[in-house]
Amino acid sequence: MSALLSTHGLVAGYGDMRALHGIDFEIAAGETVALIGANGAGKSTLLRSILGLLPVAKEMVRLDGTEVGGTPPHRMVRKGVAIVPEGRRLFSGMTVEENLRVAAENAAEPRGEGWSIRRVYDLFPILREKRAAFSEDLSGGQQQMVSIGRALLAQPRLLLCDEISLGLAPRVVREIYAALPEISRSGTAIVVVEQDVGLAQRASSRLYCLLEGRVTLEGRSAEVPREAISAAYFGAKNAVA
Ligand SMILES: Nc1ncnc2c1ncn2[C@@H]1O[C@H](COP(=O)(O)OP(=O)(O)OP(=O)(O)O)[C@@H](O)[C@H]1O
Repeated sequence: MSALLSTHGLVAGYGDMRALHGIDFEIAAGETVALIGANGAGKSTLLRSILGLLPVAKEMVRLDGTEVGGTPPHRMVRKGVAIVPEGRRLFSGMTVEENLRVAAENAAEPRGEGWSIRRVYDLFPILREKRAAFSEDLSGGQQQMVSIGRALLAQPRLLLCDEISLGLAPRVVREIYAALPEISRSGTAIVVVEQDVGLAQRASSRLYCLLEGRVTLEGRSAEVPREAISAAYFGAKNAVA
């Protein structure tokens, strides 16, 4: 596999607290990879490190084979890496369309077909109906759709999704996850951080499990046995036999 993005012995943390202890991770163009693990395992920290929100050494992150670790987030976005952050973080007091327009105005030049506001509305038709609604008046699922749309308008080659199902009803989660294949069809690679392991497995071709800042399992999502995931997720001593 030739990696679009890879990490190499990535270590990162907060002050003196080390949260990641040498992560080797890779994702190819157009691939969807899931990142699973318990609360505090380091999943969000890995996404933040990739995006340059946390200081990491240059050689620890490569994009297209070029060392980019520690590049500031705005430059990583220009290079084609976008995040759908945990908690959505939309601009309140702004409508759906205004939120999307801000993203479109700050975006890099689209490659090929590219993402437009119209294409985001085609992906999530409810947003077209709600285009004049203020973001704070939307349901959680609709807010999540705007957040994804906003990230897509940055024309990413790599989309980092941090717990996009959090707090949403199962039907809405299905609706949002149903959009991922459409996104990857355009060649965008997707990393999904997901608490729901079954959902993570179904949505991805490969997965990584993190435990206390280390990769404890890596494999093809459809082939990894449940017991192996359980052991990797909770630690061997707590594994379900
Ligand atoms: N801003 C921060 N300051 C200090 N420590 C942090 C900060 N954010 C996360 N941590 C710590 O880093 C470790 C990894 O946290 P991280 O948020 O990456 O885990 P996670 O796997 O994404 O879990 P969650 O599902 O809770 O988001 C945890 O020990 C956490 O307490």
